[in-house]
Amino acid sequence: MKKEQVVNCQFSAWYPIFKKHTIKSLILPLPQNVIDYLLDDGTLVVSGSDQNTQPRRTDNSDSEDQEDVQWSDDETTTTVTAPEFPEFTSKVLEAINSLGGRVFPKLNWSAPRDANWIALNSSLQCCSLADIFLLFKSSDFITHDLTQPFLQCSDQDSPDPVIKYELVLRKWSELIPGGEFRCFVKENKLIAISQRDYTQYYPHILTQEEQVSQAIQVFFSQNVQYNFLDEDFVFDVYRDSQGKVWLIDLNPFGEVTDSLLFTWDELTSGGEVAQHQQEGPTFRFTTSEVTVQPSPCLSYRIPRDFVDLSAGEDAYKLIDFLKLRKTQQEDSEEEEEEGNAPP
Ligand SMILES: Nc1ncnc2c1ncn2[C@@H]1O[C@H](COP(=O)(O)OP(=O)(O)OP(=O)(O)O)[C@@H](O)[C@H]1O
Ligand SMILES: [Mg+2]
Repeated sequence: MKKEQVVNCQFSAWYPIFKKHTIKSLILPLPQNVIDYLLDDGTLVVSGSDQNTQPRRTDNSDSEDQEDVQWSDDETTTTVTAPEFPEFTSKVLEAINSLGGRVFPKLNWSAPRDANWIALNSSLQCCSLADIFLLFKSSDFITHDLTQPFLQCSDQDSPDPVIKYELVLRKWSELIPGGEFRCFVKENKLIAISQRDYTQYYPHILTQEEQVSQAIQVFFSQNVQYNFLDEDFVFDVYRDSQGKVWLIDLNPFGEVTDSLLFTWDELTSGGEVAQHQQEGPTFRFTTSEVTVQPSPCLSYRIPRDFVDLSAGEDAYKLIDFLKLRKTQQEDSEEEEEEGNAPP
């Protein structure tokens, strides 16, 4: 996979070509100060200026109000205030409103799929810039886009192309995971199709195998083939309940893209899958409950208890947790007094 292929798969590169066949979206250039904020580990505070609902920390170092919570005993700690981006905030709000009030956010390539657990609704649905910032700042996928978009490219010696970072806002659409498929195109031929959410068994795919494969092949030959900037690429589609196929995303043909029920070796070697067959692409999907696997993004999560504690959803847990700490402390003090503490 070459750097050029990654460049071609940026949202703003493919969206104008396939606009008619995909979900309505708006692209906003990401100002440098917003990029800096997203990359700054120290500032977890999310600006709530579009809602004015977020609590702010203020500098109380020379204030007499000693009742304020002391967040850190490090006296050199500087004030942490939510950065404000008034102009960008109003552009984003305007864009969200024109898309119906609820959006699915992305950067040039990635959505923060690994961070959905942190949102109160456990979803990527956003209604404000604060919602978007919370997801973006919690996502390794977003950091990857910002810091190492060409990580797995084979032409590492060539200079990195200049990237203009963009915030992509897509109209929120309730997609049923069983209708999503990933399609692999090599030399402008559709060689393979995989169920996208391969961790689940969807009986309708098994019963409609032929219709699904046919619908995707027709969509490809009528709307996608020879229209993209590259001859090798991966595109994601959604087949809705009426059988209509929609384009969801374009991805580079290479290891950065999850090959789902195939291996990259199968897709690139001269083997059966990689050779376009007369009878059409190889279609793989999960055929029974037995093969159901845990969701791939689970490993990005932290224990639910921690989320509840931090989100303050379950105050009793926090109280129990503090009591437990106190009991443990008392126990260890007792042990020390008895002189039988382990070394
Ligand atoms: N507009 C939308 N509204 C609601 N959900 C969406 C929308 N667009 C995409 N999704 C859901 O989010 C998932 C991920 O979207 P998308 O493919 O754009 O992210 P990605 O970061 O490019 O993923 P990948 O890393 O697998 O390429 C989709 O499979 C779909 O289930
Ligand atoms: Mg993608």
